[in-house]
Amino acid sequence: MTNSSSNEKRGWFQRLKDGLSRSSTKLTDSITGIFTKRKLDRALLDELEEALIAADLGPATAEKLTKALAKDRFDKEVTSDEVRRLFADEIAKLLDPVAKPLVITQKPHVVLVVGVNGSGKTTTIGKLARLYQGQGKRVMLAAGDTFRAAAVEQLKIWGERANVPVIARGEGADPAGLAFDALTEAKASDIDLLLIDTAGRLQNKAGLMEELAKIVRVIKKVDPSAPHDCLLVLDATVGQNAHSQVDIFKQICQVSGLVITKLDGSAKGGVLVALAERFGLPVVAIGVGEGQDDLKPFAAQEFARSLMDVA
Ligand SMILES: Nc1nc2c(ncn2[C@@H]2O[C@H](COP(=O)(O)OP(=O)(O)OP(=O)(O)O)[C@@H](O)[C@H]2O)c(=O)[nH]1
Repeated sequence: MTNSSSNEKRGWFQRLKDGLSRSSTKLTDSITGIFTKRKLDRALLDELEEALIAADLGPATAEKLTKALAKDRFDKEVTSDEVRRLFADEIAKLLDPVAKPLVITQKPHVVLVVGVNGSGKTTTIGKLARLYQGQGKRVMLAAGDTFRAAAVEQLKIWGERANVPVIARGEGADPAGLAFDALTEAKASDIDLLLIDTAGRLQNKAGLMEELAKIVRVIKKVDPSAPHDCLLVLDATVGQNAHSQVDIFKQICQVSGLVITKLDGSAKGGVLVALAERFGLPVVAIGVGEGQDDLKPFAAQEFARSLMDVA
């Protein structure tokens, strides 16, 4: 590893730690609040399990983690630092199979980006554009959330920032027609990655389902294998509500991966672990801020260590 890339890695790890500090403080405070050094008995395990559930890791994960701890250390003296370290290791093991960055397999690789309004879809698309453009890929954006003029404008701004083309039409335009044009244009312009923004009006689930199905149908006319990914963007601050959003969007489209945003503004970062445990869907990337570089491919160990605040 070169010096600059190791610096960059350290820099990002620090940003991830800072971003996750609200979640990790909640967790570590509750763990150290229970004890500093104590014999590991049933009562302590129950308290730890409760602390994990309160930090949004979910009952199934909480049970798994405390079982792993009991297997090794039951009836022995443990310190809270040891417990956090062991939890971090177990969480990393659990997250490892779902840590899968977006892989570009086609040219153009077509990604439909879905999620409820305000979850961070547009911002995520802008950040992904920057990330892949930085890796030398040719990226194009399609402003498919034609329901809101502001969403189109916002995507244009992100496109300008990342210096990538944005295919957009006016408010109320047909998103499927727009997606068709965007893919046709992407093919003609030798684009590697086409990211399509979509509306997120869950209030009208049937309408949204129809709209997304139509986009898929229409882009298949240009490339029968498209879309190659359907990323669901989830806002971590909604906590447990993220579970029902996954349930609903899985009915609406073939979700192939998750992006979890706003981990910096939330004490509910543990929900990512619960989602991984429950759905097993790939976690493609995480967002820990509003800036263009605040999105990174998801790495299990870094996340687990940051969440448990262990070095
Ligand atoms: N703190 C923080 N804010 C974020 C992050 N990602 C997105 N945001 C903010 O969340 C707000 C909503 O993001 P958008 O990208 O507009 O969300 P959207 O899903 O496209 O919403 P609509 O355009 O309403 O469909 C914006 O103010 C973003 O700056 C993140 O990782 N951290």
